[in-house]
Amino acid sequence: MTESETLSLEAPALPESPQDSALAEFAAAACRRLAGGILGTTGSGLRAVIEAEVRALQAALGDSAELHGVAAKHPPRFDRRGRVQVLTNPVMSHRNPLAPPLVHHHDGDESEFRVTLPLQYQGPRNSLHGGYVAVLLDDVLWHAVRQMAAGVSFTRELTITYERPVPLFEELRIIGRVTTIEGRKTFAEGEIIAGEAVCARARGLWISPKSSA
Ligand SMILES: CCCCCCCC(=O)SCCNC(=O)CCNC(=O)[C@H](O)C(C)(C)COP(=O)(O)OP(=O)(O)OC[C@H]1O[C@@H](n2cnc3c(N)ncnc32)[C@H](O)[C@@H]1OP(=O)(O)O
Repeated sequence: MTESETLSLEAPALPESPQDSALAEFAAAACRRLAGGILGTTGSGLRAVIEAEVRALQAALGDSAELHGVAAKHPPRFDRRGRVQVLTNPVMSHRNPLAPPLVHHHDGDESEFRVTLPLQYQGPRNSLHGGYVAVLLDDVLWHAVRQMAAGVSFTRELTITYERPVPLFEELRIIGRVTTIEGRKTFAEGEIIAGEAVCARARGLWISPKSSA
């Protein structure tokens, strides 16, 4: 093996240490808990929530041993051009405090999220904000499309039917599946289910731009 072959086989250095990636996701989780606590408590309860999270963050910053053995779910990566790439997606990324911690599965042409949403997503009392209903469905349908379509597609059209309020504080199944592929166009549909009830439905069209098809 020549020297150049040895060098080309070497893995590139990581864009940050595993401990710092774990710290970033720990901080994001603390932000989520803080958001829920700031909205869900008042007065001395609120002070206790803030104090607990500040302590937890200080401990994590000061003693990285606290995070040893904790693997980040979405550590930054280098892209093909060698730039640091952070997963920012406000539905999926464990590093983005806006994203709820959800579990994601793919099965053939279907994608599914499972999630229990806290107070910061509230629209009507105890129910999910309608705009966020659309965000979740857009994302799960996009993931189903991503599995099936060649190249990256973008949402061109999305229609949501709000059948009944989507509850907070209980597990939701958010499902997307591809129905038809016609060249650059992929049609998909899906729903949000709480218990046995379909709360919202979505159907839409994703198009792969000419350059990426
Ligand atoms: C990490 C990733 C997270 C994922 C997040 C979830 C997904 C998203 O939220 S994506 C962000 C939101 N979406 C966007 O920003 C997209 C904005 N729109 C665009 O960029 C462009 O309109 C784009 C790329 C979708 C399509 O552009 P372009 O390729 O020029 O479309 P265009 O040529 O007009 O249409 C392509 C074909 O679709 C057809 N078409 C367009 N609209 C429709 C429609 N509503 N119904 C049926 N057919 C349609 C056209 O007639 C055309 O057909 P043909 O090829 O036979 O002539």
